[in-house]
Amino acid sequence: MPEHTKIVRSKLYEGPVNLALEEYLLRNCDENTVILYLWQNNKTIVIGRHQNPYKECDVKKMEAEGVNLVRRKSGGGAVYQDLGNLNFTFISGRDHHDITRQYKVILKALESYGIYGEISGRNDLTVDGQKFSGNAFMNHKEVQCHHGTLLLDVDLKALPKYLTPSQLKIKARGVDSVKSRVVNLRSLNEKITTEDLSSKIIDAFKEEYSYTGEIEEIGPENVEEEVLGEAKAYEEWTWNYGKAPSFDLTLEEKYPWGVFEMDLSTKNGRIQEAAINTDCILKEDFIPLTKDLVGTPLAAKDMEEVLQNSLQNPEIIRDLQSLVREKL
Ligand SMILES: Nc1ncnc2c1ncn2[C@@H]1O[C@H](COP(=O)(O)OC(=O)CCCC[C@@H]2CCSS2)[C@@H](O)[C@H]1O
Repeated sequence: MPEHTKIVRSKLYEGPVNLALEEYLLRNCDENTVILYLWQNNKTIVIGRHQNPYKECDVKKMEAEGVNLVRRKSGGGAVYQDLGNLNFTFISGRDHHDITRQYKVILKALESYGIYGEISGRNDLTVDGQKFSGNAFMNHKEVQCHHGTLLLDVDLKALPKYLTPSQLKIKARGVDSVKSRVVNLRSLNEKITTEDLSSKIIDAFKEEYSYTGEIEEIGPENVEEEVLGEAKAYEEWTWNYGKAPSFDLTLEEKYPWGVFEMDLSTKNGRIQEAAINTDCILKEDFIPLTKDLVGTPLAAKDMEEVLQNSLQNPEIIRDLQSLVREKL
């Protein structure tokens, strides 16, 4: 038995803050402790550590429709979450990490609704072959972290809508998500709500780990400054987009002044090389642009500035600025 157990429930709903809180718990957990942490995010796609956001999701549509993007530190694929999704995390010291036991807590909680889930080969929990939970793992020194999602009442239409590549011609490396047939637990038992399931998971955890203590609720009034500071790192463009493995993409469009095609190779979210092909009939020199783009972050606002400074013709500048705004 571990010497210490702890239960933390977040009443904050921003992905970056919740991931920062998870990381804080992980860093400060000693080897004799097991922590259960429950949390929910407002509309967010959480991508895996080694994923390319442009390849996994429609970043433009997400931006336009208020869906956040955040990169986590564990591996695996991209998942969509809204308040119909509940996340659970088990943080455990070296000798107490036991995935089967951790899954057992979740499955036991579901049994009280007459739902008999199964552990599938690839880090999923399923019922009748349909996935309701995706799981991923990471560690900090000797402390292990196992976290998973639970689809209760998520807007399932949002999955194909946002978990689909951006409208970019892109050749990318990195980890691909594995699309599954998914199911909302609510469709199996209408009594299941995130609050009710949270308390069932807490009961199952208490029983499994013989815990009798309190539940620590973290909200805006008591969240540590350190966590809010760390959350900033999860909001950075350089982390969420910039950490994408190297990839190449092509931006192309037909204009009254000619066909424009620009090939970009990127590394750490910045342009490493740019090549332009065009049969432009207007007077313009594109060579300075290919040089000035090197080192620029692959983000519309940075590229718009470079276009403004490197090109002469206002019509071309305007067209290409809207091209990058539209595509990136
Ligand atoms: N919320 C949610 N829950 C379960 N499955 C999902 C979800 N959203 C999408 N999907 C399905 O899973 C695949 C991706 O599966 P894949 O196996 O590639 O990735 C995962 O499962 C990653 C799980 C990460 C868990 C973390 C825990 C705390 S924050 S995120 C996707 O294409 C959809 O078909």
